[in-house]
Parts: sequence; C-alpha cells; structure tokens
Amino acid sequence: MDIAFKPSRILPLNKIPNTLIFSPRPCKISVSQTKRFAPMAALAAYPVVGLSETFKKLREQGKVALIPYITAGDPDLSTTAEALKVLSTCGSDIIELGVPYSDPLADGPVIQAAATRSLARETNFNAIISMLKGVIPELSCPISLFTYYNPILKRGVENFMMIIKDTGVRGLVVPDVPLEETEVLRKEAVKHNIELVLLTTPTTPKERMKKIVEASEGFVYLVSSIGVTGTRTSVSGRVQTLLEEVKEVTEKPVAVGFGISKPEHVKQVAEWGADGIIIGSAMVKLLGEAQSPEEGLKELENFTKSLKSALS
Ligand SMILES: O=P(O)(O)OC[C@@H](O)[C@@H](O)c1c[nH]c2ccccc12
Repeated sequence: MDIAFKPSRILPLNKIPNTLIFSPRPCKISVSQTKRFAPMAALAAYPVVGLSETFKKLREQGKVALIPYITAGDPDLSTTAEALKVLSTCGSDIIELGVPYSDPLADGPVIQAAATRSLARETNFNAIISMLKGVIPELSCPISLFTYYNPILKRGVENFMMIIKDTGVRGLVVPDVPLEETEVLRKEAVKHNIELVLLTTPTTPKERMKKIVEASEGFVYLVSSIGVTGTRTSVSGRVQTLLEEVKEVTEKPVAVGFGISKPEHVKQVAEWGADGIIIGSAMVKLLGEAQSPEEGLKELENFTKSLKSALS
C-alpha cells in the first residue's frame, strides 16, 4: 500500500528555517512489512546513556564527539547492523541513523542515491526497528534516529515515540518540521525520554536561532553551509563565527554537520570550538559504492578510525 501525503500541509515554505530545498511532490512510502530481523536479545534497561549525558561526559574529558550518519538499508539492513557495530567499536560517540525516504529535503546526491537503493530493496520502518532492537544492546553509543516527518505522522506522534523508545533509540532529528510545528513532537519526545535535536543554518535569523537553540534537546545541530548535504573540498571559515554566535546564547553542546568529510576538516571544526562533528555523505558513499558489503565495512572502519584519531 502506498500513502500519498502533501508535505506542504505541515510545511509552509516561508517557515522552513533549516534547509534550502524543498520538494513539493507528494511522497510515497511503502508500508509493507518484513520480518527478517527478529530481535536477537531482549533489551537491557537502556545500558547506553542519552545524547546530553554523552556530551557531558565528553566535556569533562575535554573531548569532541564523533557523530557518523549512515542511511539504513544501504546496501542492505544486515550490513547496516554490522556498520553500526563497526562505528561503535571505532569510537563513535553518537550515531545518526537515517530512515530512507523517497522525497527528502536537503539530502544531497550521495544520500539521495543511498535512500533510493535502500527503498528499492523494500527497506521499511518496521524492518529498521526490528534490526535496531537486535543491534542496540550491542552498541556502546546512543542512536539518534534521523527521519522525515511522514513516517511519524503515519503512526501518530505518541505511538512513534513509544516504538522508538522501546527500541532503545535515544535521540531524534526531523529536518522537515519547522520550529513552530515541533511543540507536539517535543512534548511526546520528552515524555518518552527521547531528545529531539533541532537544526540552525547560516541563514537562520539570530532571534530565530535563539528560539531553536532553546528548544533543542541533546545538542544543537549547526548546519555549516547553505545548500544540500554532501562533501565539500573545505569547510567554510564562516563556521567559526556561526559557532561563536550560537555559543553566545547557549551552554548546550553544538555539533556541526554538512560537508565535513576529511580528518583535516574534523580537526579544523573541533579547533573552532564545536562539541561534535557530524559526517554523513562520506560514510554513506563508502558503504554504498563498495564492491561488496565486506569491503564497504572495512573501508568504513578505516575511515572512522582516521576521523577519530584526528580528534584525539
Ligand atoms: O552528508 P554530510 O554533508 O556529511 O552532512 C551530514 C548529514 O548527512 C546528515 O546529518 C543529514 C542527512 N540528511 C540530512 C538532511 C538535513 C540535515 C542533515 C542531514
């Protein structure tokens, strides 16, 4: 069954603060179910700390968080489970796991292609949740789920939060919900012990940035540059000023994402004062374009280690 949904109903264009492209096409999501990933272990009582606690610990140690992003189901969900373990073992502090979506906002070509491949293999939300139930007890860092609003709307906000909480997810990023529309999400997230991370961009006006920062839980996601996700040759020097501006108004940790793809970038952004660094497309590319899942996982391991050592 496909459900068509017009995002414009909840996304007045003039209110989108976070991202710069928007697809007005109705989107379709598959709700077919697969049960390939039975939970391997009953969930322990959430052995892993949440996002704020993770940053608190790192701050005490004077460390900066490494936050990889990967797309679930690319090349397949069992490789995603392995990739989560590799990322955790190689010292990731939080992992952002993207739910693939047919009409994404602000995803660049690499992440769009990963989502398309994943959906073509019929990855769906229920299968991702089953996979996560099995793998989260084996991870030593929290998972923050990255999803567009449609899968949440389809299940109902409260039900969605209940599902992800029971799975052991600790954080949530929903990039297509503008601040004004996050109230219900935030209320339910708090109730279920999920930290809802909000994004601010270089084009967000200062007053609005303050409100976003105040409402954001876990950390503040500072988008480094305008445009879509994807690797860039260098990180704009503007990020240093943006970081200072955000830090002037909050004590909350600030993680920078968009266009960070090399150990040198990671080092630079950490020196500018970021509390966390998010790396998406570079990771997604390694996994999605490798000759085999094994090769992709090996490359992911080496790459993650190189980023981690840039932070130590
Ligand atoms: O891919 P990059 O440029 O490394 O950026 C991180 C990013 O992938 C991840 O956080 C993300 C994926 N899709 C998004 C859409 C909006 C904001 C952020 C994202």
